[in-house]
Amino acid sequence: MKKFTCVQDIGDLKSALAEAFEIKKDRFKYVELGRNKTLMMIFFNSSLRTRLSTQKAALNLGMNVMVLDINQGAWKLETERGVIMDGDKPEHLLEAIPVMGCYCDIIGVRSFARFENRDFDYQETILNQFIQYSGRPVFSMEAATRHPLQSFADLITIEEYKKTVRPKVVMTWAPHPRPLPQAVPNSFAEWMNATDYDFVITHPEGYELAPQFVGNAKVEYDQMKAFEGADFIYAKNWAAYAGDNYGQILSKDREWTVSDRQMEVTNNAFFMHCLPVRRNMIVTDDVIESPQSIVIPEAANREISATVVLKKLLESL
Ligand SMILES: CCC[C@H](NC(C)=O)C(=O)O
Ligand SMILES: NC(=O)OP(=O)(O)O
Repeated sequence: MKKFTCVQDIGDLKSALAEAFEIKKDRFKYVELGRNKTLMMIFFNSSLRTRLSTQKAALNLGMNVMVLDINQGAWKLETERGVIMDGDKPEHLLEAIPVMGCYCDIIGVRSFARFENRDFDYQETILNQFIQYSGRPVFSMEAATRHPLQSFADLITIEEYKKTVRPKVVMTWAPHPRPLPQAVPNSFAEWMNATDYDFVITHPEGYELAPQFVGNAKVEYDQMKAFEGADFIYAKNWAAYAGDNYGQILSKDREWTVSDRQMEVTNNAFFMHCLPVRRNMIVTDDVIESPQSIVIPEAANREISATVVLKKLLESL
């Protein structure tokens, strides 16, 4: 595996899950694989889980780790080609990227959608510049349109907790005070569509995700109907994608906040969220604190998904 940006990059999902459960039994099994290899983690945006779990994964594999927060300490970077750099950005990404590549063996990048230009975001301009110019294997730590480390951990979690072979998995939109990227829902949909689960997406009209991510998922605008008989509820907010509304908040309707009212019509469903979560906007205190909430085991599996991904990238060096 030369890069990890989407579900296709990891290859056969059953094999990837087998590797995950093998590593979960002994996460230090491959501690020699990364000896004298260096991971560089580059953050254009904040992080808790990705920052900690990916560092831990690298340590599980015996790697050295460097972390760079681009907007704290490094030079402000120009990302647009052709710009006359007479402003407040002393360095261009097109020099900074190959320089960073000199100091490491593998690069992880976090660079969220900016909501200034849909094409710029959906062409994954920043992530692809790292892939093209760093000279190193690159993996996404949440980019503009996907969050594959999260989605892989989500799949591991569902496989651990499912009570039937083909569970009903429902991804529901929920309100949020800020316009959040579509990366997490896009990526979750992409991974769920790669399984044989019964996958449903529910959101208010106007919040349709890009068709290439919705795939064959059933889209249901009636949240209560979508929740009927569900085995897993995956809640997330996202800003509008379609048309002139790109990056906009169209609704803050707290009827969509996941509460006991909706959970009662499910098949005693497990509640999932990638975190960080805004309580009593996305989900009520009672639901996220209930025995059916598996958000902490879900977050713990981020170490496992990252260890498998780094292992596969190291094996291809
Ligand atoms: C700016 C907020 C970023 C947030 N990240 C996660 C992991 O939820 C999101 O993708 O919505
Ligand atoms: N779920 C997730 O990626 O969390 P962070 O943004 O805290 O890394």
